[in-house]
Amino acid sequence: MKDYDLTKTAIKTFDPEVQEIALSTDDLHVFYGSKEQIKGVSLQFPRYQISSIIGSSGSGKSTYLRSLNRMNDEIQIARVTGKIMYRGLDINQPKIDVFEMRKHIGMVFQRPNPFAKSIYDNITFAPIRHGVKDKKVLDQLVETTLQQAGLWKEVKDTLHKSALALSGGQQQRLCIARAIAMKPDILLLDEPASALDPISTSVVEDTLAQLKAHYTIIIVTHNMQQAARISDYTAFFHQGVALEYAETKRIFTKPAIQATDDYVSGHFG
Ligand SMILES: Nc1ncnc2c1ncn2[C@@H]1O[C@H](COP(=O)(O)OP(=O)(O)OP(=O)(O)O)[C@@H](O)[C@H]1O
Repeated sequence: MKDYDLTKTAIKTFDPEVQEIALSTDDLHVFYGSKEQIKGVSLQFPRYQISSIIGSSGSGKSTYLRSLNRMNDEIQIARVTGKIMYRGLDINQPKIDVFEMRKHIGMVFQRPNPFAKSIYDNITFAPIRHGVKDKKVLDQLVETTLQQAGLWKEVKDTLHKSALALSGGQQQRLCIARAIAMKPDILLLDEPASALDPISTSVVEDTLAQLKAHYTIIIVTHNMQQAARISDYTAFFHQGVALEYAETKRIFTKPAIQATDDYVSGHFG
């Protein structure tokens, strides 16, 4: 592996007067025990845009993404310092109600993980836990979220059948529907298509392109073509550092940092 200078970075910033920022991190560090795996990442994610995080295996993409809605809280040895700003609030403070915050910042994981329940129950599970009781409201929510996730036509007649009977691609779109049932502002997706075949991947990508109208999306992907296809902005991570962050087109055609250039052109390492 070439030795890249981790102090030389090119990070795009936005003027909040011109471009609303949905979420940002300021000098974010993540430690597992004594090992620092995210080393001071400051990024701004614009509202209603798709931002991708790319980088080689172990560069810290998932660790960073998981920090954004405090999923690293679940890992005992993990410690996160720095600010995560959402609506003027640092949500990395201990006093934050994480359960409440995750209503606004939802997450979809790499492997489709529907509950062993019906399609309908998968979507209504969290809203019911948060107090929604009216059957009509729940029915409408199921229809709207499945439509937004691009799954309604395929499952509208089998809503009360097990979600586990769906194909992998359908299960992943159900997980996206389940995440948006809480009407979050921001959707975090950790390699949502890596376990899917190319056709299902393409359907999920189309779904994300549609969702962009209503949600700010941050996606980790191993697949550079996918980042190039779907995202407006791309961040390149290397050894726990965001080395470059810019418009996706720029990252793939005229990157400012040598490591990014090597990575996107396949000459990395
Ligand atoms: N729960 C954990 N405990 C200890 N170390 C961890 C944990 N999770 C990740 N790490 C370490 O942190 C580093 C970054 O891992 P991370 O999964 O964030 O990278 P990544 O870029 O998402 O990799 P991949 O593309 O392979 O998923 C790696 O060295 C990994 O071994």
